[in-house]
Amino acid sequence: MRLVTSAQMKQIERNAVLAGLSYSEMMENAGRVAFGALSAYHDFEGETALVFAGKGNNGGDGLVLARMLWRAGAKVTVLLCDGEPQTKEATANLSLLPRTVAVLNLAYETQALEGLSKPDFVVDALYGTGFHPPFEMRDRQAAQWMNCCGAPVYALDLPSGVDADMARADCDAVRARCTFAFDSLKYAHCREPAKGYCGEVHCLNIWIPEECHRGLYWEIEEQ
Ligand SMILES: NC(=O)C1=CN([C@@H]2O[C@H](COP(=O)(O)OP(=O)(O)OC[C@H]3O[C@@H](n4cnc5c(N)ncnc54)[C@H](O)[C@@H]3O)[C@@H](O)[C@H]2O)[C@H](O)CC1
Ligand SMILES: [K+]
Repeated sequence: MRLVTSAQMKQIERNAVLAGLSYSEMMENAGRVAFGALSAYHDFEGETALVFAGKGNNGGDGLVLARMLWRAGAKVTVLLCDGEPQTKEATANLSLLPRTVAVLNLAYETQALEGLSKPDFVVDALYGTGFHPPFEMRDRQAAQWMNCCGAPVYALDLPSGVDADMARADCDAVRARCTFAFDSLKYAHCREPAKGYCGEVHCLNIWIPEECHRGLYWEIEEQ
């Protein structure tokens, strides 16, 4: 299994764009493969799902997944933990959500967490490779809620609160049942203390062509 830094992952994504795959297609693929992996654990029809989405592209992956969960019959609530998305692709995916998906913006609805009931499962799309500890207060509260709600948490790419490269973890980092890593493993999936927050790690192919990984130095991690 390939093991890359967050800078190498960004280079791989840039190579993918040069090879003809857009950022928006990569985000769609990430949401889609996470949906496929999650279907091994849940039926979706009639289930309640809470998707915690951050302001970056990890949040965008979560918005794609939210749309697919809704399409599969789940009752989906999206929590925008840091306000509106800040990237073009994530913004586009917010606008693609159907009206029957409830969207709560924690930047304005500051008491929203207190009114939430335990869902059947939680998707952690707060932060991925862009995060550097520590959490700010609102993110900390969201992560604490995920850790205390009693429902299984599925993390997209990384559990929020861990540093992809240094494998450090905020003390309130999300404790995932499963982490769906995209394209390649990052150091946080393999090194303590971050590894301890990941649960089962599944590395998923988001259809970045193989040649986009050439010329970069990466390690091989036994799985
Ligand atoms: N690039 C792509 O098209 C794809 C990326 N994928 C997914 O994207 C994330 C990485 O996304 P990015 O926007 O770079 O970062 P994050 O979403 O993790 O974080 C957003 C943003 O937050 C800022 N930040 C960092 N630390 C803190 C902090 N302590 N408090 C507040 N804010 C913080 C920082 O500026 C970040 O930019 C990757 O993991 C994938 O999930 C897709 O897989 C496919 C395409
Ligand atoms: K995450």
